[in-house]
Amino acid sequence: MTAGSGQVYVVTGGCGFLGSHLVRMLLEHEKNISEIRVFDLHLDESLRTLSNDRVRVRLISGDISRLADVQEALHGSHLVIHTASLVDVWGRVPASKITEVNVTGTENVLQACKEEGVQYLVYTSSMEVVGPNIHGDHFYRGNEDTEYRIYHKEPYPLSKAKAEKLVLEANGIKIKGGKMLYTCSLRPTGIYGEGHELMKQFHRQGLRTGRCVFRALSPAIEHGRVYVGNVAWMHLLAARQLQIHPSTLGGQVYFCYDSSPYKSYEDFNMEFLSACGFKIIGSRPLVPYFLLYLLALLNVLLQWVLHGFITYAPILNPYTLAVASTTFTVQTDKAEKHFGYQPLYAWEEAKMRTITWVKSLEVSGKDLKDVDEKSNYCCS
Ligand SMILES: NC(=O)C1=CN([C@@H]2O[C@H](COP(=O)(O)OP(=O)(O)OC[C@H]3O[C@@H](n4cnc5c(N)ncnc54)[C@H](O)[C@@H]3O)[C@@H](O)[C@H]2O)C=CC1
Ligand SMILES: C[C@@H](CO)CCC[C@@H](C)[C@H]1CC[C@H]2[C@@H]3[C@H](O)CC4=CC(=O)CC[C@]4(C)[C@H]3CC[C@]12C
Repeated sequence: MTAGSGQVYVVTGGCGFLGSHLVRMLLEHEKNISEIRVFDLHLDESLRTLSNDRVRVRLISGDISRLADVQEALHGSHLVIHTASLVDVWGRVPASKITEVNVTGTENVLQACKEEGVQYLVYTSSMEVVGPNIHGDHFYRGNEDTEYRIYHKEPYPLSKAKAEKLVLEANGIKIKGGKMLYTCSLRPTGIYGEGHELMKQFHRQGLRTGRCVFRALSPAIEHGRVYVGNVAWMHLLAARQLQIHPSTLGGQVYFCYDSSPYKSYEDFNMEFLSACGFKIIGSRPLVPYFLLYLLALLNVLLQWVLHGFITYAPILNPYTLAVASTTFTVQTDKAEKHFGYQPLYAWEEAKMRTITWVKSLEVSGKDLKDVDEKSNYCCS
């Protein structure tokens, strides 16, 4: 197939952690496309070099919260994978900004699909549209039909839930040209893998404490995690099958899952950090929960006091502590039944790829040596 004869896919947020893996996945495994439009507010020019003689990778700088930008990006396209989002549970950006990008941005994508006659939309939602809630209700090996006390107060999960509702309600609406729009929503659990910004923070934090991770969470609390390559693969398959079986996938939600083990958030991270000489201290939490909660509250107070001077947004706050301390794992085969999804990467390969990347942080971080020397390894 020569470039130009295939379909045009748009990936919003295509320069992000998941988005960039998705672009590479489409290039490698999707033979029906001739152009991938990478729509993002912050362009990663390295993606432009991925173009080949079959597929053109076209970077489009734009703001999802501006309808005109979205309309221009979608003009003449066939399908949209909408991953652009402000992923913030730390108070880095105002709630209004999160709503503007995640909700209004999604409204703009839907409006543009309608006006530009784009028939297919795959939305990247999140486990957060379900939970865990801050009441400590565990979601243990649940699926898309599991009853759960959903309770949203935080801007991010609220915005993802509202956006997903808009996407699902738009399934079947009439679009330009008299056709119908078909939509589906994918809900990843905690995504890990090459390029995960949060892992970089945990790695750097651990270097400062002599490659020691001081256990703060109960090892009994399981947190679902899914490898970024498998999330990208599920998006590709959903996009492909939504076109072939729109009545099956249209209006449906699917958890993103693979064979990553069910572990506490800290123990899961140690699957990778231990390969860099990190050690977790303590077989159970080293400090009582109430002290952790007080520390989280102190972080909120400091964020408030420093607001306007600096953006103080530490990993630990009452919300992230509540989420981290509540089991949320999925066990489902809905994606397999509906569109033949099987993880592309087994756990061992996902683990090896992630470890290789974490190890590269050790090589690339020029200040790591200083941190190591200053921290005097506590766990030799
Ligand atoms: N990271 C995780 O553990 C999980 C992420 N998700 C979802 O996956 C998707 C991707 O998340 P990540 O890759 O982790 O985040 P990310 O922050 O790495 O990527 C998001 C991308 O969206 C872009 N973006 C932000 N605001 C924009 C705007 N106004 N206009 C255009 N582009 C804009 C950013 O520049 C970035 O490239 C998001 O929808 C997120 O809600 C869902 C479950 C878990
Ligand atoms: C108490 C700390 C001691 O080490 C550990 C704190 C871990 C938290 C920062 C993370 C625990 C669970 C994570 C969230 C979860 O994976 C669900 C998510 C889905 C998304 O769509 C975005 C990210 C996140 C909210 C994720 C954020 C980080 C945690 C709260």
